[in-house]
Amino acid sequence: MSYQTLRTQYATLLKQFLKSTKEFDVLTTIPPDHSASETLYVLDSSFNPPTLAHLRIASTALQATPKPRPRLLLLLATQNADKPSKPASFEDRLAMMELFARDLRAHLATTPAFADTASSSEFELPVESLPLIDIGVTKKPYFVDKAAAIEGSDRYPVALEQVHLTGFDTLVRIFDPKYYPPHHTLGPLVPFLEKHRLRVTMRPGDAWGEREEQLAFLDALARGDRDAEGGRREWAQRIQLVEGRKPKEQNVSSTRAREALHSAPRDLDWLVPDLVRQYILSEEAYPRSEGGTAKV
Ligand SMILES: Nc1ncnc2c1ncn2[C@@H]1O[C@H](COP(=O)(O)OP(=O)(O)OP(=O)(O)O)[C@@H](O)[C@H]1O
Ligand SMILES: NC(=O)c1ccc[n+]([C@@H]2O[C@H](COP(=O)(O)O)[C@@H](O)[C@H]2O)c1
Repeated sequence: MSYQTLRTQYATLLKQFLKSTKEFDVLTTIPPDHSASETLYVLDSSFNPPTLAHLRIASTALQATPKPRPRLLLLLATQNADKPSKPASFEDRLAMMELFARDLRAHLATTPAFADTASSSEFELPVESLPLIDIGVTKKPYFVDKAAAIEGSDRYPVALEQVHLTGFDTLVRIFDPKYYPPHHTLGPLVPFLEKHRLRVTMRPGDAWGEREEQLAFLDALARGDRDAEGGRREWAQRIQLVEGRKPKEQNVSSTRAREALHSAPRDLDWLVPDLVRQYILSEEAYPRSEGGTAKV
């Protein structure tokens, strides 16, 4: 399928979704298969563009529980909690999400956890053990509402546990009462964390503190330091912190990939997966004039 066809297909599906009263929908499943899973991993992102950090976050989670066959939802919110949606269009991002899904499945097929599939090299066939990947959209910017919209849709069994895959910076924002008017407490997290989980990849660096500081976040929650804001100690059991980049590894982000596109395109090799790289190099999803370096 050409890039143009892929984009047009997503533009049409997105238009239908935005016109509907639905708060969440799945636009595509790769491969098109609807068998049941016990856990739904959810990677919510701006996918602007999808990076190798996103690939690592998703692949390590899926490899940790290869059986029964896990399912992954790549979720794009048409509204962000803080920022306007620029510069890549939503249809470009959805096209890149599909390419990312293919990159991810190709990567997983080479890993020991999914070795039986790797040996068949038929990872595009419906009958195999690689995870199913859904491309979904939601109108909701906050995690508590995204989770409820997924539960309330008829796309998955109601009881399905969701494991939201985030980075540490996003965990901090999920726990910021400023997002929960009118009372500005952590109360709205109660139904979310009673039923679902968070798998959080550490993101050491200036803005969010070093590894030890990030580990201390959960200790503080478990000790009751967030009780006064409506937090609950038992939530620490529902949140798993996992290692991120090693100290000597480069810091990968979508911002960095957008910058590299215009200033150092060879850096895209270690910033984004293959099919995504080919797409952004050929499709001008980030025109220089629109500020490819802008943080969006
Ligand atoms: N290098 C990384 N390490 C850990 N978590 C990451 C990393 N990159 C992205 N994430 C997490 O993936 C999720 C989606 O990321 P998002 O789309 O905001 O990417 P980003 O690279 O931070 O984007 P941008 O640079 O445009 O702000 C967020 O929860 C974010 O914390
Ligand atoms: N309290 C929350 O649930 C909360 C806070 C900030 C961002 N978000 C969401 O996290 C996702 C990632 O955000 P950024 O693209 O700004 O890193 C977006 O979908 C955004 O809307 C949720």
